[in-house]
Amino acid sequence: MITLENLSFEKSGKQLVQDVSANFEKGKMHLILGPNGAGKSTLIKLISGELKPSNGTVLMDEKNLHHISIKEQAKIRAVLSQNIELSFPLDVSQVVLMGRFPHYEGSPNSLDMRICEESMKLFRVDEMRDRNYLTLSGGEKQRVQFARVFAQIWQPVQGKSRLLLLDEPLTFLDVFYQYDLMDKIREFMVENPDLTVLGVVHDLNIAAKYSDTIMLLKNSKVFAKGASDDVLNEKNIYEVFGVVVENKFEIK
Ligand SMILES: Nc1ncnc2c1ncn2[C@@H]1O[C@H](COP(=O)(O)OP(=O)(O)OP(=O)(O)O)[C@@H](O)[C@H]1O
Repeated sequence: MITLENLSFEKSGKQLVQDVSANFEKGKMHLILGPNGAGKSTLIKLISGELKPSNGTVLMDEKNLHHISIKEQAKIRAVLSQNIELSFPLDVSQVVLMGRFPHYEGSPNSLDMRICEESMKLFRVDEMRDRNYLTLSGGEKQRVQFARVFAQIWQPVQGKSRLLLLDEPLTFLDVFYQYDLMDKIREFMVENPDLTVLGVVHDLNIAAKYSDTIMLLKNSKVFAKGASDDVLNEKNIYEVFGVVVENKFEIK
């Protein structure tokens, strides 16, 4: 679904992403891990088109991302970035409706409204629909953002596959919601097999439990990539993060 060919990004003479190549298969959850400053967010921004690579190419369904209009991209690809701040007071339902903007001209139709309702219910924010978004807690805001991005990619688009890009989506969430959200993404993927999820996480247990593949980034380069079980081993974790992992604990 997403192919990266020798992707590099340089800023102020510094290589933030160096020569990254990968193939992220459709319908799978691909998680990117690495230490602070390794280049994970920069890589997500290159894949979302927010940044233009200094070298290399991002292919989406074999088409160069930069040959797909922003409007077309927005119908099939949603991005949940770190620290989304709004500086104006919107109700929760209006924030979620922003996810439907790429799908309508003028005003939303009944389908757009129904999708927002369902997405708000899925992420348990429907009861706060009339609350001012700015007054929500960090975790509540994050769940509203989940409802917004899922509203954006809620339905299949004929002849195309959908992509969800997540940059540290679990920040601010308590442990219940971290696992709840990951379960929900997984359940949604079962019913929507054309959806590919590509995300950055920091929690090794979450990564081991939910990912199909892992990419480990270190010093702006790929250190290891492949099936989760192969990549998330003690040796790689030690070499990338400098910590010794003895026991994995799992929350069921
Ligand atoms: N616009 C910029 N100009 C200069 N340096 C930048 C810029 N954006 C990011 N960097 C630097 O590039 C490196 C990679 O940043 P990036 O945000 O991709 O890291 P990350 O792996 O996502 O880190 P974290 O886990 O801390 O979020 C960091 O050292 C960062 O300070």
